[in-house]
Amino acid sequence: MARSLNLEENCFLNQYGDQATMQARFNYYPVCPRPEQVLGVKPHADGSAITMLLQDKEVEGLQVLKDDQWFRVPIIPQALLINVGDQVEIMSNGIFKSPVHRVLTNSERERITLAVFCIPHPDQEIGPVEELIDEERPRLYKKVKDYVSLYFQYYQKGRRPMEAALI
Ligand SMILES: O=C(O)CCC(=O)C(=O)O
Ligand SMILES: [Fe+2]
Repeated sequence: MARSLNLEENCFLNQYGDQATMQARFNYYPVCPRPEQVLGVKPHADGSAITMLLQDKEVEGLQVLKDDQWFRVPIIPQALLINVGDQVEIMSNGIFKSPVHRVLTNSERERITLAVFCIPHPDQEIGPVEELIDEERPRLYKKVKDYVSLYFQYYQKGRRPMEAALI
């Protein structure tokens, strides 16, 4: 990703620190008799830097928001879906976007997915790479530490966590 922006190769990775974590979460969505009324996961963007998602092999459900419309994410067998999280949006000064997504429920079939969240060490300060800040693209985000904690404080109040990092 850094290379695609003509940046020094490790400029994002260096911000993770030496003890970055990977947190795995299995998501289980039971059959739901009222899928039109119940979401599996409410709209959110991930608080990680990067998320790797192994989708259910057979049952779809994930949708991504783009231009105020929800788009289904198709299943590609054995493929990992790589999702940009808020912390990479911050590090890239908004060039890589952390998309809002949600999960629908299904009235006929249960669904299981595995999400692995790649997270910088909480003591590590992360912020926009200096090379991506200039007059045309001013700094959008502050430097923050332990973004995941900030994320959940905002999330629980129903607020968009990225507000915590916006200037
Ligand atoms: O289960 C899915 O398809 C996505 C889950 C998700 O968005 C998450 O765990 O953050
Ligand atoms: Fe997510």
